[in-house]
Amino acid sequence: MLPEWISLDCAAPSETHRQAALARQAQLTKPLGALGRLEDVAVELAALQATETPGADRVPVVLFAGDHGIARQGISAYPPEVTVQMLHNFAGGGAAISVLARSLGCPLEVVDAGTLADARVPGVVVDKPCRGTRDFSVERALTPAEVAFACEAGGRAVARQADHAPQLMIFGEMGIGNTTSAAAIAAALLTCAPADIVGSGTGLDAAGRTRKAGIIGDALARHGLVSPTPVAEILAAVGGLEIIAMAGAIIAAAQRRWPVLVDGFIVSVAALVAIRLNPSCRPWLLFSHRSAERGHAIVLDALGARPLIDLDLRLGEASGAATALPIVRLACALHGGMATFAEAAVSGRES
Ligand SMILES: Cc1cc2ncn([C@H]3O[C@H](COP(=O)(O)O)[C@@H](O)[C@H]3O)c2cc1C
Ligand SMILES: O=C(O)c1cccnc1
Repeated sequence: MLPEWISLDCAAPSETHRQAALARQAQLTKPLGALGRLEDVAVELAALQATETPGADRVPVVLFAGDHGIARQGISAYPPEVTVQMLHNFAGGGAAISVLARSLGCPLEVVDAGTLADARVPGVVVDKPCRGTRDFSVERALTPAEVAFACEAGGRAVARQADHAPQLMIFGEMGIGNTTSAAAIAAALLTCAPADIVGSGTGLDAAGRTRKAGIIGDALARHGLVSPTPVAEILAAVGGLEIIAMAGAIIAAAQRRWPVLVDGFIVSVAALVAIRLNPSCRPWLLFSHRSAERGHAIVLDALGARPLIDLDLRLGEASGAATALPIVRLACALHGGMATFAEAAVSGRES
Protein backbone atom coordinates (compact mmCIF):
# COMPACT_ATOMS: atom_id res chain seq x y z
CA MET A 1 0.00 0.00 0.00
CA LEU A 2 1.32 3.42 -0.92
CA PRO A 3 1.08 6.18 1.72
CA GLU A 4 -2.28 7.96 1.71
CA TRP A 5 -0.78 11.43 1.27
CA ILE A 6 0.43 10.44 -2.20
CA SER A 7 -3.06 10.93 -3.62
CA LEU A 8 -3.86 14.24 -1.88
CA ASP A 9 -4.53 16.99 -4.42
CA CYS A 10 -1.92 19.58 -5.34
CA ALA A 11 -3.20 23.14 -5.69
CA ALA A 12 -3.79 24.59 -9.15
CA PRO A 13 -1.38 27.30 -10.33
CA SER A 14 -2.64 30.87 -9.81
CA GLU A 15 -4.58 31.97 -12.90
CA THR A 16 -4.64 35.54 -11.58
CA HIS A 17 -0.86 35.68 -11.42
CA ARG A 18 -0.55 34.02 -14.82
CA GLN A 19 -2.76 36.72 -16.37
CA ALA A 20 -0.82 39.49 -14.58
CA ALA A 21 2.49 38.03 -15.80
CA LEU A 22 1.18 37.79 -19.37
CA ALA A 23 0.04 41.41 -19.16
CA ARG A 24 3.47 42.48 -17.88
CA GLN A 25 5.25 40.59 -20.66
CA ALA A 26 3.13 42.53 -23.15
CA GLN A 27 4.35 45.80 -21.60
CA LEU A 28 8.10 45.04 -21.60
CA THR A 29 10.32 46.83 -24.12
CA LYS A 30 10.56 44.11 -26.79
CA PRO A 31 8.36 42.90 -29.59
CA LEU A 32 5.63 40.72 -28.04
CA GLY A 33 6.84 37.13 -27.87
CA ALA A 34 10.40 38.01 -28.89
CA LEU A 35 11.88 36.36 -25.79
CA GLY A 36 10.18 33.13 -26.78
CA ARG A 37 10.28 30.43 -24.18
CA LEU A 38 11.99 32.71 -21.65
CA GLU A 39 8.64 34.50 -21.52
CA ASP A 40 6.78 31.20 -21.06
CA VAL A 41 9.05 30.12 -18.22
CA ALA A 42 8.62 33.42 -16.35
CA VAL A 43 4.85 33.38 -16.80
CA GLU A 44 4.63 29.74 -15.69
CA LEU A 45 6.74 30.39 -12.60
CA ALA A 46 4.68 33.48 -11.75
CA ALA A 47 1.55 31.31 -11.82
CA LEU A 48 3.18 28.52 -9.81
CA GLN A 49 4.80 30.80 -7.23
CA ALA A 50 1.68 33.00 -7.14
CA THR A 51 3.80 36.12 -7.38
CA GLU A 52 4.40 39.05 -9.71
CA THR A 53 8.13 38.56 -9.37
CA PRO A 54 9.03 34.92 -9.94
CA GLY A 55 12.52 33.85 -8.94
CA ALA A 56 14.82 30.84 -8.92
CA ASP A 57 17.47 31.90 -6.42
CA ARG A 58 16.60 29.37 -3.74
CA VAL A 59 16.76 25.99 -5.48
CA PRO A 60 17.72 23.02 -3.34
CA VAL A 61 18.98 19.91 -5.13
CA VAL A 62 18.23 16.51 -3.60
CA LEU A 63 20.00 13.52 -5.07
CA PHE A 64 18.69 10.01 -4.31
CA ALA A 65 20.99 7.02 -4.69
CA GLY A 66 20.01 3.37 -4.93
CA ASP A 67 21.41 0.05 -6.07
CA HIS A 68 19.79 -2.45 -8.39
CA GLY A 69 19.87 -6.25 -8.25
CA ILE A 70 19.44 -6.27 -12.02
CA ALA A 71 22.96 -4.76 -12.27
CA ARG A 72 24.27 -8.29 -11.64
CA GLN A 73 23.02 -9.16 -15.14
CA GLY A 74 25.65 -6.95 -16.78
CA ILE A 75 23.20 -4.34 -18.11
CA SER A 76 25.50 -1.39 -17.31
CA ALA A 77 28.89 -0.47 -18.72
CA TYR A 78 30.08 0.10 -15.11
CA PRO A 79 30.12 -2.23 -12.07
CA PRO A 80 27.57 -1.91 -9.24
CA GLU A 81 30.18 -0.80 -6.68
CA VAL A 82 30.36 2.56 -8.47
CA THR A 83 27.12 3.69 -6.78
CA VAL A 84 28.61 3.59 -3.28
CA GLN A 85 31.96 4.93 -4.51
CA MET A 86 30.06 7.88 -5.99
CA LEU A 87 28.40 8.56 -2.61
CA HIS A 88 31.89 9.35 -1.33
CA ASN A 89 32.54 11.48 -4.42
CA PHE A 90 29.32 13.47 -3.86
CA ALA A 91 30.24 13.97 -0.22
CA GLY A 92 33.78 14.98 -1.20
CA GLY A 93 32.50 17.57 -3.69
CA GLY A 94 34.05 16.02 -6.79
CA ALA A 95 31.01 14.76 -8.72
CA ALA A 96 29.47 16.72 -11.60
CA ILE A 97 26.45 17.69 -9.50
CA SER A 98 28.71 18.75 -6.63
CA VAL A 99 30.46 21.22 -8.93
CA LEU A 100 27.22 22.40 -10.59
CA ALA A 101 25.41 22.91 -7.27
CA ARG A 102 28.39 24.79 -5.85
CA SER A 103 28.67 27.00 -8.92
CA LEU A 104 24.95 27.76 -8.86
CA GLY A 105 24.75 28.36 -5.10
CA CYS A 106 22.25 25.50 -4.70
CA PRO A 107 22.19 23.51 -1.45
CA LEU A 108 22.83 19.83 -2.25
CA GLU A 109 21.51 16.96 -0.13
CA VAL A 110 22.47 13.39 -0.98
CA VAL A 111 20.15 10.64 0.26
CA ASP A 112 21.14 6.98 0.36
CA ALA A 113 17.66 5.72 -0.57
CA GLY A 114 18.83 2.13 -0.94
CA THR A 115 22.44 1.60 -1.94
CA LEU A 116 24.50 -1.44 -1.03
CA ALA A 117 26.50 0.65 1.47
CA ASP A 118 26.55 -1.04 4.87
CA ALA A 119 27.79 2.03 6.72
CA ARG A 120 26.80 5.67 6.63
CA VAL A 121 28.91 7.78 4.30
CA PRO A 122 29.66 11.07 6.12
CA GLY A 123 27.55 13.88 4.68
CA VAL A 124 24.95 11.50 3.23
CA VAL A 125 21.46 11.07 4.71
CA VAL A 126 20.56 7.39 5.04
CA ASP A 127 16.86 6.64 4.57
CA LYS A 128 16.51 3.17 3.11
CA PRO A 129 14.33 0.13 3.62
CA CYS A 130 16.95 -2.31 2.35
CA ARG A 131 20.36 -2.45 0.67
CA GLY A 132 19.52 -2.43 -3.03
CA THR A 133 16.64 -4.04 -4.88
CA ARG A 134 16.42 -7.73 -5.75
CA ASP A 135 17.28 -8.88 -9.27
CA PHE A 136 14.00 -8.41 -11.17
CA SER A 137 15.04 -10.91 -13.83
CA VAL A 138 14.50 -13.63 -11.20
CA GLU A 139 12.09 -12.16 -8.61
CA ARG A 140 10.19 -9.01 -7.71
CA ALA A 141 12.57 -6.14 -7.00
CA LEU A 142 10.78 -4.91 -3.87
CA THR A 143 8.05 -5.77 -1.39
CA PRO A 144 5.03 -3.42 -1.16
CA ALA A 145 6.37 -2.25 2.22
CA GLU A 146 9.74 -1.33 0.65
CA VAL A 147 7.95 0.59 -2.12
CA ALA A 148 5.95 2.51 0.49
CA PHE A 149 9.11 3.21 2.52
CA ALA A 150 10.85 4.70 -0.52
CA CYS A 151 7.86 6.96 -1.23
CA GLU A 152 7.95 8.16 2.36
CA ALA A 153 11.71 8.74 2.11
CA GLY A 154 11.02 11.07 -0.84
CA GLY A 155 8.44 12.94 1.24
CA ARG A 156 10.82 13.20 4.18
CA ALA A 157 13.59 14.61 1.96
CA VAL A 158 11.23 17.30 0.69
CA ALA A 159 10.15 18.18 4.23
CA ARG A 160 13.83 18.68 5.17
CA GLN A 161 14.16 21.37 2.45
CA ALA A 162 11.55 23.69 4.04
CA ASP A 163 14.24 25.73 5.82
CA HIS A 164 15.57 26.76 2.40
CA ALA A 165 12.13 28.18 1.45
CA PRO A 166 12.49 26.70 -2.05
CA GLN A 167 11.27 28.64 -5.07
CA LEU A 168 11.97 25.59 -7.21
CA MET A 169 13.22 22.05 -6.49
CA ILE A 170 15.62 19.85 -8.41
CA PHE A 171 15.76 16.09 -7.88
CA GLY A 172 18.52 13.83 -9.18
CA GLU A 173 19.62 10.23 -9.02
CA MET A 174 22.60 7.92 -8.98
CA GLY A 175 22.43 4.15 -9.19
CA ILE A 176 24.26 1.77 -11.47
CA GLY A 177 21.61 -0.12 -13.46
CA ASN A 178 18.89 2.47 -13.01
CA THR A 179 18.38 3.13 -16.72
CA THR A 180 17.26 -0.53 -16.91
CA SER A 181 14.78 -0.15 -14.05
CA ALA A 182 13.56 3.18 -15.46
CA ALA A 183 13.12 1.70 -18.95
CA ALA A 184 11.20 -1.27 -17.52
CA ILE A 185 8.90 1.04 -15.53
CA ALA A 186 8.33 3.28 -18.58
CA ALA A 187 7.70 0.32 -20.91
CA ALA A 188 5.12 -1.02 -18.44
CA LEU A 189 3.42 2.35 -17.88
CA LEU A 190 3.37 3.30 -21.55
CA THR A 191 2.88 -0.29 -22.81
CA CYS A 192 5.62 0.20 -25.37
CA ALA A 193 8.26 -2.23 -26.65
CA PRO A 194 11.42 -2.34 -24.50
CA ALA A 195 13.58 -2.07 -27.63
CA ASP A 196 12.01 1.33 -28.37
CA ILE A 197 12.76 2.77 -24.96
CA VAL A 198 16.06 1.11 -24.02
CA GLY A 199 19.18 3.23 -24.40
CA SER A 200 22.91 2.91 -23.82
CA GLY A 201 22.87 4.19 -20.24
CA THR A 202 26.49 4.57 -19.18
CA GLY A 203 27.67 3.40 -22.61
CA LEU A 204 26.41 0.01 -23.80
CA ASP A 205 27.02 -0.82 -27.46
CA ALA A 206 24.28 -2.02 -29.83
CA ALA A 207 24.64 -5.66 -28.74
CA GLY A 208 24.47 -4.62 -25.08
CA ARG A 209 21.32 -2.59 -25.74
CA THR A 210 19.67 -5.56 -27.45
CA ARG A 211 20.52 -7.77 -24.47
CA LYS A 212 19.22 -5.13 -22.06
CA ALA A 213 15.92 -4.88 -24.00
CA GLY A 214 15.64 -8.70 -23.97
CA ILE A 215 16.11 -8.81 -20.18
CA ILE A 216 13.45 -6.12 -19.73
CA GLY A 217 11.04 -7.86 -22.12
CA ASP A 218 11.44 -11.18 -20.26
CA ALA A 219 10.94 -9.45 -16.90
CA LEU A 220 7.78 -7.66 -18.07
CA ALA A 221 6.38 -11.04 -19.19
CA ARG A 222 7.51 -12.82 -15.99
CA HIS A 223 5.86 -10.22 -13.74
CA GLY A 224 2.70 -9.89 -15.85
CA LEU A 225 3.36 -6.26 -16.82
CA VAL A 226 2.64 -6.47 -20.55
CA SER A 227 -0.92 -5.20 -20.13
CA PRO A 228 -1.93 -2.19 -18.02
CA THR A 229 -1.01 -2.86 -14.37
CA PRO A 230 -1.48 -0.73 -11.22
CA VAL A 231 1.52 1.57 -10.71
CA ALA A 232 2.37 0.19 -7.26
CA GLU A 233 2.65 -3.33 -8.71
CA ILE A 234 4.94 -2.14 -11.50
CA LEU A 235 7.16 -0.41 -8.92
CA ALA A 236 7.38 -3.53 -6.74
CA ALA A 237 8.18 -5.73 -9.74
CA VAL A 238 10.85 -3.67 -11.52
CA GLY A 239 11.26 -0.48 -9.49
CA GLY A 240 14.28 1.18 -8.03
CA LEU A 241 14.36 2.76 -4.59
CA GLU A 242 15.81 6.08 -5.81
CA ILE A 243 13.22 6.26 -8.61
CA ILE A 244 10.32 5.63 -6.22
CA ALA A 245 11.76 8.12 -3.71
CA MET A 246 11.92 10.74 -6.48
CA ALA A 247 8.28 10.06 -7.46
CA GLY A 248 7.27 10.57 -3.83
CA ALA A 249 9.43 13.69 -3.61
CA ILE A 250 7.90 15.18 -6.77
CA ILE A 251 4.38 14.74 -5.39
CA ALA A 252 5.39 16.05 -1.96
CA ALA A 253 7.02 19.13 -3.50
CA ALA A 254 3.97 19.86 -5.67
CA GLN A 255 1.70 19.48 -2.63
CA ARG A 256 3.81 22.19 -0.95
CA ARG A 257 3.44 24.37 -4.08
CA TRP A 258 7.12 24.03 -4.92
CA PRO A 259 7.65 23.71 -8.67
CA VAL A 260 10.09 21.02 -9.81
CA LEU A 261 12.67 21.35 -12.59
CA VAL A 262 12.81 17.81 -13.98
CA ASP A 263 16.17 16.33 -15.05
CA GLY A 264 16.78 13.61 -17.68
CA PHE A 265 15.46 10.15 -18.52
CA ILE A 266 15.35 8.64 -15.05
CA VAL A 267 13.83 11.64 -13.28
CA SER A 268 11.32 11.96 -16.14
CA VAL A 269 10.28 8.34 -15.55
CA ALA A 270 9.88 9.20 -11.84
CA ALA A 271 7.75 12.18 -12.98
CA LEU A 272 5.65 9.84 -15.13
CA VAL A 273 5.14 7.60 -12.08
CA ALA A 274 4.24 10.65 -9.96
CA ILE A 275 1.67 11.84 -12.51
CA ARG A 276 0.11 8.39 -12.79
CA LEU A 277 -0.16 8.26 -8.99
CA ASN A 278 -1.39 11.83 -8.66
CA PRO A 279 -2.26 13.68 -11.89
CA SER A 280 -2.68 16.99 -10.01
CA CYS A 281 1.13 17.28 -9.70
CA ARG A 282 1.58 17.67 -13.50
CA PRO A 283 1.30 21.51 -13.63
CA TRP A 284 4.14 21.80 -11.09
CA LEU A 285 6.71 20.21 -13.40
CA LEU A 286 9.02 22.17 -15.70
CA PHE A 287 11.27 20.12 -17.96
CA SER A 288 14.91 21.09 -18.16
CA HIS A 289 16.65 19.08 -20.87
CA ARG A 290 16.39 16.34 -23.46
CA SER A 291 18.82 13.57 -22.55
CA ALA A 292 20.71 11.62 -25.19
CA GLU A 293 19.28 8.45 -23.58
CA ARG A 294 17.05 6.94 -26.26
CA GLY A 295 13.85 6.55 -24.24
CA HIS A 296 13.77 10.11 -22.98
CA ALA A 297 12.06 11.46 -26.11
CA ILE A 298 9.28 8.88 -25.73
CA VAL A 299 8.70 9.75 -22.08
CA LEU A 300 8.76 13.49 -22.81
CA ASP A 301 6.23 13.00 -25.62
CA ALA A 302 3.98 10.95 -23.33
CA LEU A 303 4.12 13.81 -20.82
CA GLY A 304 3.56 16.49 -23.46
CA ALA A 305 6.79 18.06 -22.22
CA ARG A 306 9.11 20.37 -24.12
CA PRO A 307 12.43 20.72 -22.34
CA LEU A 308 14.50 23.90 -22.39
CA ILE A 309 17.84 22.60 -23.63
CA ASP A 310 19.35 19.72 -25.61
CA LEU A 311 23.11 19.39 -25.03
CA ASP A 312 23.48 15.62 -25.57
CA LEU A 313 23.87 15.18 -21.83
CA ARG A 314 23.44 11.60 -20.55
CA LEU A 315 24.73 11.71 -17.02
CA GLY A 316 21.81 11.99 -14.63
CA GLU A 317 22.73 13.31 -11.12
CA ALA A 318 20.36 16.24 -11.86
CA SER A 319 23.09 17.64 -14.09
CA GLY A 320 20.70 18.62 -16.90
CA ALA A 321 18.32 20.42 -14.56
CA ALA A 322 21.21 22.23 -12.88
CA THR A 323 22.60 23.24 -16.29
CA ALA A 324 19.21 24.65 -17.34
CA LEU A 325 18.75 26.59 -14.08
CA PRO A 326 20.65 29.71 -15.27
CA ILE A 327 18.15 29.98 -18.13
CA VAL A 328 15.27 29.93 -15.65
CA ARG A 329 17.06 32.54 -13.55
CA LEU A 330 17.58 34.77 -16.58
CA ALA A 331 13.91 34.39 -17.56
CA CYS A 332 12.95 35.63 -14.09
CA ALA A 333 15.49 38.47 -14.17
CA LEU A 334 14.14 39.68 -17.52
CA HIS A 335 10.55 39.46 -16.33
CA GLY A 336 11.22 41.46 -13.19
CA GLY A 337 13.94 43.79 -14.40
CA MET A 338 13.08 44.99 -17.89
CA ALA A 339 11.48 48.39 -18.31
CA THR A 340 7.96 48.74 -19.67
CA PHE A 341 7.27 50.83 -22.79
CA ALA A 342 5.78 53.52 -20.53
CA GLU A 343 8.74 53.55 -18.10
CA ALA A 344 11.31 53.80 -20.89
CA ALA A 345 9.23 56.10 -23.10
CA VAL A 346 9.48 53.66 -26.00
CA SER A 347 6.64 53.54 -28.51
CA GLY A 348 4.53 50.40 -28.45
CA ARG A 349 3.34 48.28 -31.34
CA GLU A 350 1.43 49.93 -34.20
CA SER A 351 -2.09 48.58 -33.95
C1 LIG B 1 30.99 7.24 -12.61
C2 LIG B 1 29.52 7.40 -12.88
C3 LIG B 1 28.84 8.52 -12.41
C4 LIG B 1 27.49 8.66 -12.68
N1 LIG B 1 26.61 9.63 -12.33
C5 LIG B 1 25.45 9.32 -12.82
N2 LIG B 1 25.50 8.19 -13.50
C6 LIG B 1 24.36 7.65 -14.22
O1 LIG B 1 24.61 6.35 -14.76
C7 LIG B 1 23.86 5.34 -14.11
C8 LIG B 1 22.82 4.76 -15.04
O2 LIG B 1 23.37 4.11 -16.12
P1 LIG B 1 23.36 2.52 -16.23
O3 LIG B 1 21.92 2.11 -16.17
O4 LIG B 1 23.99 2.24 -17.56
O5 LIG B 1 24.16 1.99 -15.07
C9 LIG B 1 23.18 6.03 -12.96
O6 LIG B 1 24.00 5.96 -11.82
C10 LIG B 1 23.06 7.44 -13.43
O7 LIG B 1 22.84 8.35 -12.41
C11 LIG B 1 26.78 7.72 -13.43
C12 LIG B 1 27.43 6.59 -13.91
C13 LIG B 1 28.82 6.42 -13.64
C14 LIG B 1 29.53 5.21 -14.15
O1 LIG C 1 19.14 10.96 -18.83
C1 LIG C 1 19.51 10.43 -17.79
O2 LIG C 1 18.94 10.69 -16.69
C2 LIG C 1 20.63 9.42 -17.79
C3 LIG C 1 21.11 8.90 -18.95
C4 LIG C 1 22.14 7.97 -18.92
C5 LIG C 1 22.68 7.59 -17.72
N1 LIG C 1 22.20 8.10 -16.58
C6 LIG C 1 21.19 9.01 -16.61
